[in-house]
Amino acid sequence: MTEVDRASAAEGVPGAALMERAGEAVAHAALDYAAEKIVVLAGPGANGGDGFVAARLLAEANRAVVVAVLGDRAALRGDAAQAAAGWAGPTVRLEDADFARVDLIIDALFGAGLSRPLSGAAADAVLAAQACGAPIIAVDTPSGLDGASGHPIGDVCMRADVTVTFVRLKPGHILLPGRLLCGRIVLADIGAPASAVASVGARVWLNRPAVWRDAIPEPSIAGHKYSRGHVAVWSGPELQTGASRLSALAALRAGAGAVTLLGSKAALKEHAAHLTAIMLREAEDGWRSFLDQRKVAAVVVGPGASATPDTRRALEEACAGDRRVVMDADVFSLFAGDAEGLGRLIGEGEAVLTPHEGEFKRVFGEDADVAPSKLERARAAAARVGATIVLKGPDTVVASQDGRATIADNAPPHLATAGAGDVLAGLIAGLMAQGAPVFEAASAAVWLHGEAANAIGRGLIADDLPGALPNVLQSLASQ
Ligand SMILES: NC(=O)C1=CN([C@@H]2O[C@H](COP(=O)(O)OP(=O)(O)OC[C@H]3O[C@@H](n4cnc5c(N)ncnc54)[C@H](OP(=O)(O)O)[C@@H]3O)[C@@H](O)[C@H]2O)[C@@H](O)CC1
Ligand SMILES: [K+]
Repeated sequence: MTEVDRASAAEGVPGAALMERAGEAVAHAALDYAAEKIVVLAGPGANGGDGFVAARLLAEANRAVVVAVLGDRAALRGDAAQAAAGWAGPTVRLEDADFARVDLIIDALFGAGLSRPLSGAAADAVLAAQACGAPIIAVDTPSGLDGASGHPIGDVCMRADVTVTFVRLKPGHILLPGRLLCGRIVLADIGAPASAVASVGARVWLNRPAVWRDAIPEPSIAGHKYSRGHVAVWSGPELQTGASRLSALAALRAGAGAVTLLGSKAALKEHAAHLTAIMLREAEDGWRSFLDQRKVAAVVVGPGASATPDTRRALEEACAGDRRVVMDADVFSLFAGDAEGLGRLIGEGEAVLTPHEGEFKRVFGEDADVAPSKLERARAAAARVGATIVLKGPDTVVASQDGRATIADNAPPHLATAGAGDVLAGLIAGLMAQGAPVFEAASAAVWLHGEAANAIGRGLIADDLPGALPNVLQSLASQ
């Protein structure tokens, strides 16, 4: 955002103009509340400046506004000093802020410039504001929240009802726990020129169809089942076949032309009792020749597979050819603490790893805790093994080894259920088999998975997900 501000100024939109519009957006959100008495908590930087502008506009709208300032008002610099100069109403020291009978609090203490944990008067004010029970509107970010990581920087952090942010969302607005600390998010256009925003070259996006839809191939009328891509799924052993079956069904629903499950005869008998459109093939002796001869475009290894030598061999054979590989579940047990080994196996091939947090830590070890941001952990891991990482959770991050990333916010809580991850692995493979590039296929699959869960609603079990995909795909196509 600092870069955007600089580029905007170079294009003739000065910081003061951006700050005026930012303050307007905050005042606008405040006017949604039937609030008589409003306290604005103003910090020492531009976040405080936005607060002073909002205070002026709210007073003009006949609200009783008091600005409580952290530190010396005379020490404000630049645009913030100018905004403060425009405020002629009552001002108190932050220490003296009175939260009794306050109807609304505007938190303009710290935003993008937060550089250390809250302490002293700032921390006390946040705790008192929180305790008084009035609704809270945060300017840009709830004070104490790191906008890059979505984690509070210290022990004290505001929890807002509404957060008004500007120009673009920050990762911390979507990543947990940030999303919960922000409350409802309002993204305001404050007049930064589109070219100034584009000049920054951001490589992280909220996971929405606009990011990936042009990269997902439309089925061709002249196509046939094998031109739509053949997916192979490595089956789990007897009495552990459910997970791989879910992956296979999802791959077919995603639009793969053909899907084959390969495993032992005993396992295939279980599959046969459930499946019709999915092909079954015995693989007592590995699956390398099948993968090569049948021109398999994408494979899934891991769901229900068990961390056995057979699974390792299946994975090695999958990685040996020119095909895309989705690795899930038991693959991460096989490579516990051995990210380098996994990276060597992937080599120059195209792979997607779909760990949840526990599996991620298992493979990437204690390094995983060094960087607190889920986004940066996923990006670092992707670069380390040379693959796309889908780090699952309520805020699933898809990170490519080239630095691009998406963050999802559309998964409902009831998607956290046994087997949902197996469906996701199959969805990714189904899209990749049709030729979608790996990062886009993974991002699209995550979004579709969330939408399918939303369409089902409460009571969802993973078995429902593949069957919910046609409606989701259909409505995406007609958007
Ligand atoms: N394009 C946009 O999006 C636009 C954004 N705008 C707004 O600008 C905001 C960013 O402004 P900003 O860079 O001045 O930083 P801000 O958050 O005010 O804080 C910096 C000050 O706080 C201090 N400080 C830090 N941590 C502290 C602590 N724990 N305890 C005590 N002090 C602490 C820090 O001191 P220092 O670290 O230098 O010692 C410095 O003095 C952004 O969030 C948005 O609201 C709009 O106005 C215009 C367009
Ligand atoms: K703030």
